Amino acid sequence: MHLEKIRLFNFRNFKELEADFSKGLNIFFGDNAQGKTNLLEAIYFLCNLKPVRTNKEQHLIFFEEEKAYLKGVFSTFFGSVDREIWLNLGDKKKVRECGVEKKRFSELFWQIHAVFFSPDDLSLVKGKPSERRRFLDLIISRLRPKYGRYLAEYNRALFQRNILLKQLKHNRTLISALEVWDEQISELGTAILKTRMDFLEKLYPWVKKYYLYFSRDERQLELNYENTCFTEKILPDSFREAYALALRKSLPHDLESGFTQVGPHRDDLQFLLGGRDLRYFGSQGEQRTLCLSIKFAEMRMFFEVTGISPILLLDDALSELDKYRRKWILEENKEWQVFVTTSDISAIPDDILKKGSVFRIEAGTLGRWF
Ligand SMILES: Nc1ncnc2c1ncn2[C@@H]1O[C@H](COP(=O)(O)OP(=O)(O)OP(=O)(O)O)[C@@H](O)[C@H]1O
Repeated sequence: MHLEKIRLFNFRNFKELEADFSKGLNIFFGDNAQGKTNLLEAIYFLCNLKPVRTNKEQHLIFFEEEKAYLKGVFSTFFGSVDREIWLNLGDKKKVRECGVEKKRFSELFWQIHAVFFSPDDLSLVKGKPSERRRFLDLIISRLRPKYGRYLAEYNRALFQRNILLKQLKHNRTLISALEVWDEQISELGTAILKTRMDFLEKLYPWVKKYYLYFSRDERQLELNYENTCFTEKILPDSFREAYALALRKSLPHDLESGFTQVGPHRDDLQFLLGGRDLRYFGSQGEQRTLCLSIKFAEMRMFFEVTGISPILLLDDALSELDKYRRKWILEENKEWQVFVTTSDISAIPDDILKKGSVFRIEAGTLGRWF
């Protein structure tokens, strides 16, 4: 799968843009603040329907404008797929694929996926637990279509339970109504937990392998799922029972706070290097290498499960790597479509430059360099 063409209108600092890309390596270079990251974000948004640097989609619309439009034409195993997105201030985005409006993420063509890495963005490791859950939920929804449904239903039931908890603060006669939500939540929550843990078990060997490759650090890297429902190791068959028990135990706190304190919406990921938690004790370099390794593991997992390589977006990441690893990313991964940004074109050897398409970005305009 690769992105053949892009068309943008009023997206970030691009008033209008149209470009054709190469199947392999594409390099965007230019001075600071010209639009290199914005263009990667446009590609990411087209693929994953989420912005990279903000939670607010309105931020993607050109300053002072009300609408933005993006179109991507993807070449896939099943032929050409075009995806269009309309953003409107004060309204929900509209998405169309091959001319048909799509209401849900799960209805979109599953092969299209992008992985973004920027050395400045360490939120996956350093950020709030919600950032790590967001990462897990996005990739798992892509690979296991049922997971998106579990999540949506879980969030609906959780929302209702939380409303009820707030009402119970003033009126305890409604307490029996909790049962129905607890029943649903423990069933859906168990499905989410099992899927996440199973996914992490498969992701972990790749993260470990890439971490060793990029860092050459021989210390043991561990990836643990921090579960708010039960901490001791229990068999998956007992998850549901343990989950229901955890909900019952946490009821006094839930009633006090008006919020459900346990469940996948509160869980986290833990990364240990030589027994120390990298979220709190890792150096910037270790955290960066871990992020990069997780992103490569994500690429690899997607490939293992679907047989399709996602699009790799590397924002100013080359300076982080020595020449062998740089060469490995840019040259040896022939099955990936890669978009790379750099403000220093001389960091890329001539022989590699010649193999890719090189574009210069200047004040929101894109020109083909060669
Ligand atoms: N919604 C928007 N409308 C118009 N311009 C925007 C919008 N959002 C961001 N910008 C502008 O886009 C410009 C380019 O940003 P971008 O992050 O893409 O630069 P860059 O080329 O990656 O720079 P650097 O090399 O410094 O990372 C910035 O000056 C920013 O203010």
